[in-house]
Amino acid sequence: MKVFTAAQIYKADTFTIEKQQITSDALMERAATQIFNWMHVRMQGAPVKIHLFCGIGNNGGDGIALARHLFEHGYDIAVYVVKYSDKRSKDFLTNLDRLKDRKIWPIYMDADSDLPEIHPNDIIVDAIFGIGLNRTPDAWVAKIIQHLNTSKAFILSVDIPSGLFTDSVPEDKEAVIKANYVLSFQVPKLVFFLPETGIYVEQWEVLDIGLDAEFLMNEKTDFELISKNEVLQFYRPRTKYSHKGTYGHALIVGGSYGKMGAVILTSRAALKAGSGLVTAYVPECGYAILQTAIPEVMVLTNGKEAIEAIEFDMKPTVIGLGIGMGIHDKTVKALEHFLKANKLPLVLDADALNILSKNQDQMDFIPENSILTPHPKELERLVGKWKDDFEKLEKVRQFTDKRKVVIVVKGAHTITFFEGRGYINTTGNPGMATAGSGDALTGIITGLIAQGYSSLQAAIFGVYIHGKSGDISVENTGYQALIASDIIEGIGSAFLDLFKVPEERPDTSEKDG
Ligand SMILES: NC(=O)C1=CN([C@@H]2O[C@H](COP(=O)(O)OP(=O)(O)OC[C@H]3O[C@@H](n4cnc5c(N)ncnc54)[C@H](OP(=O)(O)O)[C@@H]3O)[C@@H](O)[C@H]2O)[C@@H](O)CC1
Ligand SMILES: [K+]
Repeated sequence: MKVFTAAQIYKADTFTIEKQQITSDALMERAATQIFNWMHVRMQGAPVKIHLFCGIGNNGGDGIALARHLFEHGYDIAVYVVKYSDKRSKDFLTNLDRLKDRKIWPIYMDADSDLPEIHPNDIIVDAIFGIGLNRTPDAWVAKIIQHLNTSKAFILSVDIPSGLFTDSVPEDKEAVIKANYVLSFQVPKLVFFLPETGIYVEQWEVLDIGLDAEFLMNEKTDFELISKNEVLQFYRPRTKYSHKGTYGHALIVGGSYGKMGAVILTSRAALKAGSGLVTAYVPECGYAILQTAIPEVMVLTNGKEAIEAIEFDMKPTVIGLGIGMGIHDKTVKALEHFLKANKLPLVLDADALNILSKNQDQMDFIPENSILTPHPKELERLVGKWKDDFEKLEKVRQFTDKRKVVIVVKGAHTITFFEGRGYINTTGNPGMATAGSGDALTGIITGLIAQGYSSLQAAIFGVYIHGKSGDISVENTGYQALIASDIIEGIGSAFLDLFKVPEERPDTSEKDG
């Protein structure tokens, strides 16, 4: 699913109105009706107080139109108009008149108004600002927002939490609604998925308001959301007359005294992801450990307690490099020497990234289409410090463009970057913030490349499978007890899940995993 900017959404809006020969009011009515239906299905007429806080633009107009539907179905509502500007939109005014026709009189709020009492069991509909927000809300509006945030009532935001910009981070962190649920029109917004702004969105769902399908399909976007549908498109089935050689040979280079477990995790994950053969390349102290831990994996050694040279007499399909490798001087030299001679695409992780960050001149030797999988600290060393999430994404985009590599920016929503585009993952959970989770990911991605997936596909698919496996495993362990080995054990279930028929849903909208 594509992720549009605010400008693109306005473009889709205009295009749709022209092509479908409808009024903007009709589109607003669709939006309000969709939200009403969503609420009505869940509330079934329950006598819960619903406070609707509406702005004076089209987001407010959605709220006002929704109030009419709720009223007509007997819901107990209170409507507030937050008058932050005199420039009321046409469709807002039309809907306000319709409300007044039904003898519903909103409470107008300005800088001097008292804050209304809200009970924790009430429901708040937040329709103050939508994607039209273009500056920080005034202090008195921020006060209302804080009042709603501290009310403990369930907050349902229309389109986007009020105070959250669509394409940048908020300056005043207190002037943003913390939504329990966001019903977003047609497309999710990038800010839902970034660490600094995702905190305002507990759950989200997209509502289809019938924006022109052709426009949505043809419009190019900088970001795409990756769910099952997207990864299924490039899944490579196995064929009857294939053999283990068909599925490649992954070489996993890493390990040092005390960090051999990382290589076990990565090698195992590469096998579980389907690599035909896996060889681990470790220092001698890891030989018995590896051979005992995973009988399916072959082992090559170099150096005693750390790798001193990376040379081998075999032809791997792909090399995963850096896990648990350490940054011993001899290892640094070995990596430099190896990079200068190597032509194979690499999956670079952990200490390989740390070494490269310190020796930027060696970056020139990273082959095109290699994959880098840094965690936040490693990423900072790689691309430099950033002031906010948007600058981070820009720096990563520039780095991937310049080096022609794939970068996997790990996080709650891992984003894979390649050729100027970001692919946002939707699987995974907080239990996966655990030792060795990244080693497992490196193994999965390496294992997929071994089988012939392109670097970009392997990164996107690998991140998806890794997260899905974590989601399946956490059902049995809970967040705290989930460990990297559980994630690896779950890889098989994650693959099987790709082909499960989705459960029937009451609506057709997409949900956050
Ligand atoms: N996607 C779609 O196709 C559909 C979208 N729909 C809905 O429309 C929503 C977008 O509506 P919108 O363009 O009227 O903007 P909205 O967010 O209501 O803001 C209103 C105005 O406030 C102003 N303003 C900005 N910041 C400010 C500040 N800090 N303090 C004070 N004022 C500030 C600014 O005007 P300005 O003063 O800059 O001229 C802005 O124009 C969208 O989120 C969705 O809910 C649906 O109806 C149907 C189809
Ligand atoms: K809103």
